[in-house]
Amino acid sequence: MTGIQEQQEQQRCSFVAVLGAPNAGKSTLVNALVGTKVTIVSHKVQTTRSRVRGVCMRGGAQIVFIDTPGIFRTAKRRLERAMVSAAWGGLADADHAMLVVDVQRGVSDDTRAIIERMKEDGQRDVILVLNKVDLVERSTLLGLAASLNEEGIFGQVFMISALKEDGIGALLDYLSSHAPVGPWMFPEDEVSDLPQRLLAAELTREKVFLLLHQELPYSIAVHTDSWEERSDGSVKIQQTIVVMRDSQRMIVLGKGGVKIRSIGAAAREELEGLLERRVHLFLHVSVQENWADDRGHYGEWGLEFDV
Ligand SMILES: Nc1nc2c(ncn2[C@@H]2O[C@H](COP(=O)(O)OP(=O)(O)OP(=O)(O)O)[C@@H](O)[C@H]2O)c(=O)[nH]1
Repeated sequence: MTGIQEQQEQQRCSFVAVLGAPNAGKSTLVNALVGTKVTIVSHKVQTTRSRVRGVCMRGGAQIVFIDTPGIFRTAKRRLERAMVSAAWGGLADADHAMLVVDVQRGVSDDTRAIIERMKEDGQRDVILVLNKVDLVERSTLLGLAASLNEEGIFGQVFMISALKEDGIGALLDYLSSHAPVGPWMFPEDEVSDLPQRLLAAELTREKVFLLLHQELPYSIAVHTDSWEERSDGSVKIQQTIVVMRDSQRMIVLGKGGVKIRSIGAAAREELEGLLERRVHLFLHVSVQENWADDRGHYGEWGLEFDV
């Protein structure tokens, strides 16, 4: 056996689908598990778009978190339907399904819908993550755990506070010790890069929303096109902001480029704080009509188009 084969034999890799109602705390949880801010956390629901949200190494296992979009009960728009479909697609591909429940809200209609769907799918070994334990009394928590246990689909229950990073270690240990043997999806040295690229794109998207929220609908996307480490310790990042119409492009640019400069400055400042080094951020705005109906983008984000 060659050294490489031997190494691959020993590799373990687990795909973990993170499901839960909007605002259950999925993004906060993935951030806590991975150890970096990789997804936007906001009070607005339905902020999650990409599928692979974070990757971490633990006890020799690579754990790939698929941070599913919020499950919408009434998905009318095509993009929303695709997001719902992606959520279930992620579940089918995963080694483990993890259902995050906000214990303060209890079993909402969204959570109920997910549980019923999991039952229909014949899911048995779902990991139940009772989140936001910092917000409720112990008796409420135990009552909820007992009633959810009766659903008969949960193999493990973890009680955590993603925000306070309570109980995260135990959950990671469980995932790592139950990771099946298989090759890592990402080279070890890229594992740390991937969340950064996603993070950089999400940060810019967040700034666009913050600065232009009244003027722009939900129809923008941001891609990190290149990431170049420079010898002086700084990093050069190039990104494309994709909009659907030329009028939106003008809004993002602003008069004389004033808006795009503010967006870039705000994103760069936060990135520099997070990465602890100088960042050269180059933003490009591209019009791609009907990107929400464009198969290419769906593929890039891991969303299924045919829904
Ligand atoms: N008190 C408390 N708040 C939490 C905890 N986990 C998450 N939150 C808060 O709950 C809100 C929603 O968290 P997110 O992580 O954005 O939820 P999400 O499930 O990813 O939401 P979508 O992406 O919209 O589906 C945020 O304001 C978080 O700060 C927790 O353990 N305790």
